[in-house]
Amino acid sequence: MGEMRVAVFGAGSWGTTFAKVLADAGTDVVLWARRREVSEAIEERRENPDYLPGVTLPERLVSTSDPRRALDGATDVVLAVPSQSLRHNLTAWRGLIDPSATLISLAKGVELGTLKRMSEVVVEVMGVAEQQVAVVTGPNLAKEIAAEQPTAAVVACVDHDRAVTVQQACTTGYFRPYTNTDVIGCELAGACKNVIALSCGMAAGLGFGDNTLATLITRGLAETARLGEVLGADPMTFSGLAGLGDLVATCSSPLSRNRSFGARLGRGESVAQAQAAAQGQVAEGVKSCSSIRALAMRHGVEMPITEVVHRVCHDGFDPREMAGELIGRKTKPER
Ligand SMILES: NC(=O)C1=CN([C@@H]2O[C@H](COP(=O)(O)OP(=O)(O)OC[C@H]3O[C@@H](n4cnc5c(N)ncnc54)[C@H](O)[C@@H]3O)[C@@H](O)[C@H]2O)C=CC1
Ligand SMILES: O=C(CO)COP(=O)(O)O
Repeated sequence: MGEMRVAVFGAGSWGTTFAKVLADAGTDVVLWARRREVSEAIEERRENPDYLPGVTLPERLVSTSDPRRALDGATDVVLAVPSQSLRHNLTAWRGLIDPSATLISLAKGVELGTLKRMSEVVVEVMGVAEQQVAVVTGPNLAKEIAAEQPTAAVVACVDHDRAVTVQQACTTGYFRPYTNTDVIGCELAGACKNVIALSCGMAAGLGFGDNTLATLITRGLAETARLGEVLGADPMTFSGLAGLGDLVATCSSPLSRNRSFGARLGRGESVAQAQAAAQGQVAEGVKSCSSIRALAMRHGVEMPITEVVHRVCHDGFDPREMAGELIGRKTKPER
């Protein structure tokens, strides 16, 4: 097998951090930034001032805003743009990508309208087999990883050998990826936890403490696993790093954009105010709550927390009504 050369598309918080992980793992990596001033700052100052100020990026990490240059000789393409723009972006880059390249999605969301997971979008746009598409997920708050704090992650691919190749390319002293062949479960868990994190943020913003947080995390995992079951996921995935791991990290951390967005709503800000405060950084759950809700409705799955988050984000529902709405539901067995 030849040398690996990875192109990372999207120089936001996670794309930049994951490119650093790859470079620190000894893998050749080129980071594509949409804006030229970002790629120039990375090349000249070894820093992405917009997304990771103060973090020195390794010399091995090359950056460009020219997709053709980024994809020249790329054996692997990492997609680190927001879920809802992935289809549009990938369609533009498609003709420049080697047809045998491994496509690796970092995005955590479900596409509005089509209700597809990101790897399904990649398969459709690229016209490749699902064996060629991998997903990286887990409890991976970018800022902590950029600071080289230890964490585990998951590389999911239905082709185990391909997952191992990607795993090897991103294993460092601070980043420990495991492989998993349950792509459906890993992706669903990653998308759903953003919605549950919004609810946890709302609860925190309303002044509720740790019992409420634990209730939302646990019941959030229950509704995620219910959806996963009907869509063919392995139930064990939900108690692993992509499931419980990512859910706990995102729901508890002030670094989470989704949790922070929810907290603003809980404190009484409008969706527009919370969006303005996010300064262009993506809180995927705000859109994915609608696509996940639609997916659940299509399959007759009850997802009450997702339903309430959707109503707060899109139907003007007051977060102060959230507790009454959820606690007041018909009593029932835990399982
Ligand atoms: N930040 C984190 O800690 C983690 C994020 N993720 C996921 O990774 C994905 C990317 O997130 P971040 O890097 O954090 O987001 P971000 O908001 O920090 O950056 C997004 C990047 O995509 C670019 N972008 C935005 N809209 C675009 C468009 N229409 N066309 C082309 N480029 C566009 C931005 O310029 C930026 O470079 C999301 O799905 C997120 O859920 C996953 C794990 C950790
Ligand atoms: O996915 C993440 C951690 O694993 C990042 O969460 P946020 O997008 O809410 O910041």
